[in-house]
Amino acid sequence: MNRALFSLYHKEGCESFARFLVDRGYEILSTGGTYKYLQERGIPVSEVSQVTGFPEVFDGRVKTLHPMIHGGILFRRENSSHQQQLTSHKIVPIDFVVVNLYPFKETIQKPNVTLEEIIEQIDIGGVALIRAAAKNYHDVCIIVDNNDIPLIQEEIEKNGSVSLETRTRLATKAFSHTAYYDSMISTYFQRMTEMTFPMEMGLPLKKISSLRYGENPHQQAALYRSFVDANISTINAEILWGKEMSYNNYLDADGCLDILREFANDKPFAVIIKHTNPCGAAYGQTLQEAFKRAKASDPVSAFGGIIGVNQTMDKSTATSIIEDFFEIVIAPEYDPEALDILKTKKNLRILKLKGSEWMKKGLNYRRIEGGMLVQEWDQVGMSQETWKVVTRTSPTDEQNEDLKFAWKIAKHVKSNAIVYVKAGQVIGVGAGQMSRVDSARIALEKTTNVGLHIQGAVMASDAFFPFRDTVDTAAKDGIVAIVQPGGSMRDQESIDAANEHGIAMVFTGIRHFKH
Ligand SMILES: NC(=O)c1ncn([C@@H]2O[C@H](COP(=O)(O)O)[C@@H](O)[C@H]2O)c1NC=O
Repeated sequence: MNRALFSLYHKEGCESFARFLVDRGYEILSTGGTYKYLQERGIPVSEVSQVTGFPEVFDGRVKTLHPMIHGGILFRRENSSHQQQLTSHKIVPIDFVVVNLYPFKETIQKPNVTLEEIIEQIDIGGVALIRAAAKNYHDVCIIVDNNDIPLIQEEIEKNGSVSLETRTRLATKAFSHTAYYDSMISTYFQRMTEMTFPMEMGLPLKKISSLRYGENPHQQAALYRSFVDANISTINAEILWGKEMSYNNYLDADGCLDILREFANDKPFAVIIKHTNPCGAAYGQTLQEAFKRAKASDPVSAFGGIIGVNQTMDKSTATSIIEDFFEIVIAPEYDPEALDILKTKKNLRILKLKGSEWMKKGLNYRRIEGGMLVQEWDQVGMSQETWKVVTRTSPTDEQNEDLKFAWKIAKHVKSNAIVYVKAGQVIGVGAGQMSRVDSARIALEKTTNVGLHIQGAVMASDAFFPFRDTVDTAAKDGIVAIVQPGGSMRDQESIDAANEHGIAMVFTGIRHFKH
């Protein structure tokens, strides 16, 4: 007789599949709760403890962990010695295993949950059942996802059994499932014990959706969620309107959020992102003014960009936004009227931030072929406490404000990064150049192209100047103050240059390379 073991945390609806199997001559075995559930619904079912001759003990910590169960799953059907042992130990074969696990993920997300409750939701026996059945997929069918049931039923109806091909696919899925489950637990424990770079690790990744394509149309792509953090992130953002987000949209939106993090709880601020770099950013008296000034930073590049604002999107800002084509708008909140205005653009994706915590969680993982680079997020360095004026001239209060602003933006520009800021508005960005001098030149060109005047502006450089040439050029162009990390062997040359030109220079002591 064929036998199926049902052990389910979420039991709803399992009776129809159990009934299907019973009608085809299967015997059903179940753990305590599932047994009760099926019995109450009139399904003939035997309790696991009847098979093991041993009761469930320790509040269910041990239910199925028994040779009568695991032997019935794991013995090799074509092996005569296994068959003999099976008979002599009166072990009954189990051909189907249907399991869903204790809800560890849902438990850690509960408010005020205790560690004790969390630990009790680490499933042991269910995971062992899944792995045993998946290991013996040649003869056993493992089901961890209800979505697979229709196909299995179809195969049984048609052929009287489930094909090896399907069993192999189900085993693959089962191993991924237990790996995901265990990575969730190990990540939780790493966070709890503050173990940042463990010797071994698994990343819990759950697919959220397929994406139309990757960076380019010939690349397939999907979106995965890494952990259950509820802090502010693109993954957690609510998509209120617009077309499906693309792979590049997610990357750009993430870049946009990184900048918004620096300006949370600040004056009205807007930023426009293109290809993960800011092409415009500005403060304003109002959000509308901030947006208009951000667009004026580089109106040509802003076209088709991603807009981020740090305050509730209002009607007037929305009215200005829809004058041009943008891909995405990101805001912490939307006035209903503003939302209606933005929705007149049918392709504009509207993202509302969710959560209250801006700090990034966990570690930053970067895939390289054959491995992964892992580092902490770059979440330091914005405090002016570490800043040191190294020139005879000190920045004025206004210049200091601009330096702070420029430094926050430069941190999020691809290296080599040079940013020019004047009166709380980015007026030039040089991004991702192989030479810092080229970045400075490009930033200047941007400034001149859009008719903004560099005279009186400040400059930020994400890393130190190896030579004095950038300082010389900047001063000649009209830059009045510079912020940079310092740390070059030739720092003194740059300081001398700044002093000769009578401009102010500040060392932050912290570098913000972004590769
Ligand atoms: N301890 C065991 O031997 C054991 N065997 C199966 N389970 C889990 O127990 C749950 C079902 O239990 P019940 O049918 O009693 O409600 C399933 O989520 C299953 O994954 C177990 N529980 C946790 O490890």
